[in-house]
Amino acid sequence: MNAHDILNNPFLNKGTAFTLEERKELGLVGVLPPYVQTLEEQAAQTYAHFSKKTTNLEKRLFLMEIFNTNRTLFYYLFSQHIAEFNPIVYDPTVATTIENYSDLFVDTQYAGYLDINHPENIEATLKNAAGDRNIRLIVVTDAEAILGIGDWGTNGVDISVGKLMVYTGAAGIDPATVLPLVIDAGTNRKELLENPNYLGNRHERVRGDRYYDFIDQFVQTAERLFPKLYLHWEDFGRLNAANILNKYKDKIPTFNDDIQGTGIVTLGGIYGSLDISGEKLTDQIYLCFGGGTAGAGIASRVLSEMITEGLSEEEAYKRFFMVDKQGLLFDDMDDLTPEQRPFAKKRSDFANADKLTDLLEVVKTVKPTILVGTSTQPNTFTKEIVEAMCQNTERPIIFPLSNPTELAEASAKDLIEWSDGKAFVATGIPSDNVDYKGVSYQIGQANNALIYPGLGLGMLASEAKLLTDEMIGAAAHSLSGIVDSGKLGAPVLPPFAYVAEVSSKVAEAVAKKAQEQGLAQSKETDMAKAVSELKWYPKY
Ligand SMILES: NC(=O)c1ccc[n+]([C@@H]2O[C@H](COP(=O)([O-])OP(=O)(O)OC[C@H]3O[C@@H](n4cnc5c(N)ncnc54)[C@H](O)[C@@H]3O)[C@@H](O)[C@H]2O)c1
Ligand SMILES: O=C(O)C[C@H](O)C(=O)O
Ligand SMILES: [Mn+2]
Repeated sequence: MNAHDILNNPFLNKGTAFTLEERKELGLVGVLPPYVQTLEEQAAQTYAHFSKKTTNLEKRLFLMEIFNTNRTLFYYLFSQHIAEFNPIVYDPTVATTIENYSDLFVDTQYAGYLDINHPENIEATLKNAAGDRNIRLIVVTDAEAILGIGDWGTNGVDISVGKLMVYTGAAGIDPATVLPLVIDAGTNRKELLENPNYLGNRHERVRGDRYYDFIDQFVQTAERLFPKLYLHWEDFGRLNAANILNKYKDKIPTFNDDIQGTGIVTLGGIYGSLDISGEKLTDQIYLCFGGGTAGAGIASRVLSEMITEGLSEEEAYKRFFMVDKQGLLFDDMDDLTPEQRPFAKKRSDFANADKLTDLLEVVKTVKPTILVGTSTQPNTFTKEIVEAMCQNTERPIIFPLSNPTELAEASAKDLIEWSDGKAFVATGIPSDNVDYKGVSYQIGQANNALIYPGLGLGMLASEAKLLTDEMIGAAAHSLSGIVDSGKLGAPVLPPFAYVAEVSSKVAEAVAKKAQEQGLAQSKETDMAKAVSELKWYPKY
């Protein structure tokens, strides 16, 4: 390896922190400025440089330069400034970089690009992208439903890169063991197909057998090449996400973030609210607005929890209502997804059925105490709807979860004001505190990023064979007790600044549950130790 092979490798490069001895040993004499910096000095200098950038996009591009050249320095900075960097590295700014990925392209960031037209290249792609690294965690997307911004083809690779950055920043997953992937199955976005800079396949999305065969070949190959793999699916479309998860979840350690991750964090937020109000989960009425991948995933997690808490399945379903594009879902509709169908109601049970295409009318009719938005439809939780929620219960739970910022069903500030401080609010993107009538309300971020890093750490540390519903339940329960819920204006979920602590708790809870269920394959039997030993720290 010559000097520049080392300096150009972000896993090896320490830049100006290479000591004089290392410079001699590695053939770096004279190719770096003479002063040897410490990691702390590099971080202080880089942070000062970062602070001069004015827009979030510039900030992200600058941080990606650091990421591309020196992973240790990047993660040292990220862990020092986790709450500040999170919205820049990840959601919402990642949405801007995805939309502009092909136009802004400078570096592949060690990602792998799987091409639907070349299944024969799956193995080579995985091997080439992994190099000699021992891959334990893959985040893969086909970018059909990126956040709420839809189909972005090859550009969507940035969501895999971004999710993995959070895995390491939040839970200390060794960055050398991760692999971000995109499956380019085409795109239906005309604007991309017509953009001369677009770097993906220029055809419509491939569907049906050819698509599922490709997915299957990818799974088989990845499992063969990387025997201790945990496979994370991100932002697949509503047609495919649940199908893929259902096909593999009982066979390999795998996870769909939008379905399961969002389910965990939202249930955690609901429990956080009920801890404060002193109410029981089984007394709540749940309304899902936007019953897609995330909406149906969350609803089914909360439903399972009500059953665990003692309701029969039939009693539990009675407490759930789902609104999608058609309005309140009825079982006579022929365009329901398999995930929506169990939540659909009998039209004849509603005298005003024809009016139930309107969310306000639904809220007035079914009287929910919990309203969760995953609709991608901005500003749909109106003042009237919030006031109607307040008629149903003393402290309504209202979570507008659609991302990025422009797509949120409501802002935290409006929800607090319109409910006169009564609503428990958590949002998908980070929200500032809301000061209202002398109370400062801290707004929880119900984003799967709070829990998927810890869940992954627990899966990897325990070497769990599968990710079960019980392990997912354990993850949700482990979120309580971190914030002081007795304080006026307390958030219903731990603030993102606590994500390292949250990740350790979630990881231990998941690993212990895996062990209890006989699914842990790790030689280490003390799960707390397995978790803490697996953690990677950014240092030279
Ligand atoms: N906070 C989080 O952690 C988190 C996690 C996952 C998804 N999300 C957000 O949730 C949103 C949905 O994501 P998804 O992956 O489920 O997408 P999806 O496409 O699977 O689901 C969106 C659903 O909303 C429905 N919808 C569209 N217009 C509607 C309308 N006018 N009224 C009611 N429903 C309508 C669609 O038909 C679809 O069923 C996105 O904005 C995403 O960013 C947030
Ligand atoms: O990526 C996020 O911010 C959360 C979630 O997975 C989403 O799709 O919106
Ligand atoms: Mn997602």
